[in-house]
Amino acid sequence: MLCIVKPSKFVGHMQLSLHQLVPLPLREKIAGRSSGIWEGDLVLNEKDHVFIKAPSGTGKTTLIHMLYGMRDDYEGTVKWDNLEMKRGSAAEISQLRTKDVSVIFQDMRLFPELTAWENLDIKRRLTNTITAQQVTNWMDELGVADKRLSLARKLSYGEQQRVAIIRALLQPFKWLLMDEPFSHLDHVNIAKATKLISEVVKQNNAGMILADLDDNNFFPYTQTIVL
Ligand SMILES: Nc1ncnc2c1ncn2[C@@H]1O[C@H](COP(=O)(O)OP(=O)(O)OP(=O)(O)O)[C@@H](O)[C@H]1O
Repeated sequence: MLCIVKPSKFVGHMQLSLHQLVPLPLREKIAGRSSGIWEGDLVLNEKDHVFIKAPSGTGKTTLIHMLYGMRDDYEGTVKWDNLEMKRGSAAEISQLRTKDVSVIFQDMRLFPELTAWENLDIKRRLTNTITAQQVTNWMDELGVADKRLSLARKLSYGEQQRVAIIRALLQPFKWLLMDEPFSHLDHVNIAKATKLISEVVKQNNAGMILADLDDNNFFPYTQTIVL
């Protein structure tokens, strides 16, 4: 199948600017609390490796969903270069998600009735920038090759998480967003996953934002921000 993908509208560096963000459901909780993100101004530059330390309930997942354009119940602005997420058209946000920003969700969000392979191949075919052989290699690398034909709903959480990690790497991106990406993995699998992610982030010349509950050394962060 011939797949034509429009080039990214963002050329070169891609900045993320956050201005005076207040998620409406969290308004009272945030008030009077110091935060490196809520109610402030922040600019992140491409290739930054940002760790967002977010104690449970402080809005980590809310923030990731805002950055990815999945919710707009907030005051303030989220801008990827000149694209303000609340004002972007469906086509612009779709392009952003296909070419510029990829994500590993906390709750994985695989299609439960598709196999592990189908979950990956659907994503791979959207841009056709990664070969099927490469997907097989990555499944092997993260120890889920034997689960290729298993339905996603029958995988353990750790297996689902590894499939979700691979899925996020099957497109070009300038930023990779990660919401507690290793919460179901042991240290051996975390080491394999961080190695793979680091390699692909480097190949893409991309930045990363990882949000998690506690301090960690998963990646060499260029900055840590407390939510
Ligand atoms: N749409 C919503 N309506 C009402 N409250 C919400 C909504 N979305 C999130 N919240 C509340 O905002 C707070 C932060 O939610 P969020 O899912 O962002 O937490 P989190 O920081 O990722 O926490 P955890 O680490 O426990 O997953 C929670 O108290 C949650 O109940």
